[in-house]
Parts: sequence; C-alpha cells; structure tokens
Amino acid sequence: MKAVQTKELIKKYGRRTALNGVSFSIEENTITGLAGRNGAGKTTLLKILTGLLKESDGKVEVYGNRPFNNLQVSANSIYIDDQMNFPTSLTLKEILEEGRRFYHNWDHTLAMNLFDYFGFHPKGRHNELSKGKESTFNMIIGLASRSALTIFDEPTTGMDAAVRKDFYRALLKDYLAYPRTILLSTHHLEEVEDILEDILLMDKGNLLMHTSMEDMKSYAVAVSGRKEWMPEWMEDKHLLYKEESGPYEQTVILQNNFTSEEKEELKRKGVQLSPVSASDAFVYMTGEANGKGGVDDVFSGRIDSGSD
Ligand SMILES: Nc1ncnc2c1ncn2[C@@H]1O[C@H](COP(=O)(O)OP(=O)(O)OP(=O)(O)O)[C@@H](O)[C@H]1O
Repeated sequence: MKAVQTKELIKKYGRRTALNGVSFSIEENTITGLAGRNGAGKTTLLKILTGLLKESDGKVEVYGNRPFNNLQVSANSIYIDDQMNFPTSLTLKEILEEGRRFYHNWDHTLAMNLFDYFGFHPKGRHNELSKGKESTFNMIIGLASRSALTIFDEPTTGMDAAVRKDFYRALLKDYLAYPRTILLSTHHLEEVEDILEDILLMDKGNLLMHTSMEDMKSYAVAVSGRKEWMPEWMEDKHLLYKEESGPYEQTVILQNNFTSEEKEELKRKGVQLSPVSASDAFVYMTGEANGKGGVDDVFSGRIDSGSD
C-alpha cells in the first residue's frame, strides 16, 4: 500500500511558489530521506503531508486520505521539528504522559528509557532546555509515538555529534523492530545515508530525484585528466559540475551511466574515474542550479552584488 502519494502538488505563499508540481509516492514501511538546500520546499512538503498546511493545488494523500483537517491522518502521523511548543505548565515527564494519552501506539517504556538515557530531569521544563536537549526530547516523542507516518524535519538541530549518532541508531533499531513509514529531512546526507532506503531530492520547489539510496551512492562519477584526453562523446553525458584545475587539467562530475567500452577507452587514455559520495552528488546536483559557481566567486568579484 502507498503511505504517501502526491500528484502535481503545488503550494504557493502569496505569489511565491514553494512547491512547483511535485509528484511521488512512498510505499508503506519504508524509511526515506528528504534532502534539499535551504528554501527547497522540504518543510512545506512535510507540513502538507501531516495536514499542518493546506496545499494550493494538485493531489496529496496519506494512507488514502487528504491530510488537511483530517482527524484520521493526524491520529496516525506525527511531525517533529525544532519549533515544537508545549504548555509551560507541564513538566517533561507530564508531556510524555500526555503523549501516552494521545498516540495509540505510544511505547511509554521506550520513552522513559530514552528519557533516562539522555539524562533528562523529570521536573525539567521544555522551554528551559538547551537547543540540543530540546531536539533530543522532541526526538523521544517522535520515536515513542510509533506513528504510522513519522516525520522528522531536521531533527538533529543543535545535537552534538554523539547524540546525533545515538539518535540515528535508536531510529534504525526501533524502525527495524516496529516498521512504519518514516520521512526524515536533512542537510547532512552523509550522516544518514546508511539508514535510509530511499531518497527524495528537492531543489527550488521541484523534485529532482526519487531513488533508492543504493542508486544515489553510485549516481555520479568524477572524471579527471588532461582536457585533450577527454573524448568528444563525453559532451553528451549529463554534466553535474565542472572544475578546471589549471590550464590543462579538468575534473568533471557526470552522471554515472558509462558503458564498459566507454570506461575502457577512458582508462586507455589515462583519464581517471573516481566515485562520488551520495552527499557530494547531491551538492553538485543542486549547486549548479544556482547559476553561480562556488563561494570563491564572491571573493574573486565574479558575482555582481547589484550595488554599483
Ligand atoms: N509562511 C511562509 N510565507 C511565505 N513564504 C514562505 C513561508 N514558508 C516558507 N516560505 C517560502 O517557501 C520556500 C520553501 O520554504 P521551506 O521552508 O519549505 O524550505 P526548506 O527546504 O524547508 O528550507 P530550509 O532547509 O531552509 O528549512 C522558501 O522560498 C520560503 O521562503
């Protein structure tokens, strides 16, 4: 069964288009990452899926229901981000008690064990937690709720490296023991690539790619060598990024769809092919779309600031 299905999904904020006709579907009981640069539309998409925002146009369904204002969807989904607010009158322990009352799959033993492990004080208050501790507490709610659709929007904001590692490990362990549909947005693909099954890549309101993490890991290849060694047919390959390293040498990042004959020819000519990690491929894929080079351009005066 499809847990999530969207077709030509559009969201506009006034005249600004945040989602520009996004279509995809997610199978039930999978763990999917959502990556994209700042402003790509990730939060907008995730909030629409949990019914917190209303779509402007197109179709969106969560377990066959339109999420907006839908009690069925809100009872079976949870959205965790770093803006969560809880009544200041409640202690942390009382907030977890409330979670137990609201979420029908809630695992209170898991919640309390994680609460103790991460060293929370039962009488602590949410508004008094540090940024990283707040994210850790929110993550406990997200895991313990065991919601059929569990959404984490940049869940590790402020967490230190050790806590992030613990979180991903806890997420994977609990997901394997209690499969559910998990969507996780992140800017740190390198940290989560080993726990994700699939990945959605967004750029400027568009879905660039929806693929398995395995395919993403081999999606791109770096081709380096002297310019005159590069065969003409390489111009027909999908270029993701190009870097001149001096007057004679260059490295190009291309989509990795070379035939074995093509690879042989490159090897014969002395051209080097090297793997590109999933997170680097993502940076290359979304970087060029800016129409600018890297930040180096700022320092070499190549970006026109518009202020003469
Ligand atoms: N409430 C709002 N009113 C107007 N524009 C908004 C609003 N929320 C988001 N936007 C715009 O919609 C676009 C997508 O924003 P969104 O927050 O969904 O991106 P994001 O991928 O989650 O970004 P980030 O990684 O920075 O959190 C951006 O251009 C943003 O400025």
